[in-house]
Amino acid sequence: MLIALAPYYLWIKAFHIIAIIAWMAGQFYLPRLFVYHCQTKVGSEESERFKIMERKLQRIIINPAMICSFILGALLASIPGIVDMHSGWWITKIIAVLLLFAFHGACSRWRKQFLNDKNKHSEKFYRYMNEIPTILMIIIVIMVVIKPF
Ligand code: HEM
Repeated sequence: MLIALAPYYLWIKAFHIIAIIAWMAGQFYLPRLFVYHCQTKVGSEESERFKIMERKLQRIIINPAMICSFILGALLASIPGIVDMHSGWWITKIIAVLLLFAFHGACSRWRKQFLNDKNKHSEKFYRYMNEIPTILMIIIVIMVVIKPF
């Protein structure tokens, strides 16, 4: 059954990359919105607008893109001969992807705190957090393209 996917390998990979672009775009933008949200007063019109933007970004772009990235990536990995599950590049990529999922979970938690007017972090904190998906993306792309080990 999985060998039947082999002729579609490049198509699946193309859509995997498209889904990843959407997921990463959202992962870069959401913490940026948190930075600006920190600059607003609780209960203000601006703050309420940020809540809507954050919810729509997460529900309409980030969550579906993450699910598509995962399904398409898993399909690629299931095609015989594509991935040696014991190779260093694959293990490193999977660890970085797991960290990206953890970051996704953390962003959901922070968004809910903002939604309930219970944000616990500073603007500076979100500025630092904003760098995490960039670092993970660089590691993942180098692993899948260069396959250094
Ligand atoms: C969600 C879990 C993921 C799984 C299961 C997965 C799995 C895979 C697999 C099996 C391939 C094919 C590798 C090959 O043809 O040598 C692939 C390709 C690729 N993946 Fe993922 N991936 C995931 C997430 C990601 C993420 C988060 C990124 C980027 C931030 C990413 C970027 C890429 C790129 C750029 C390629 C194309 C590499 C090439 O053809 O040279 N993937 N992925």
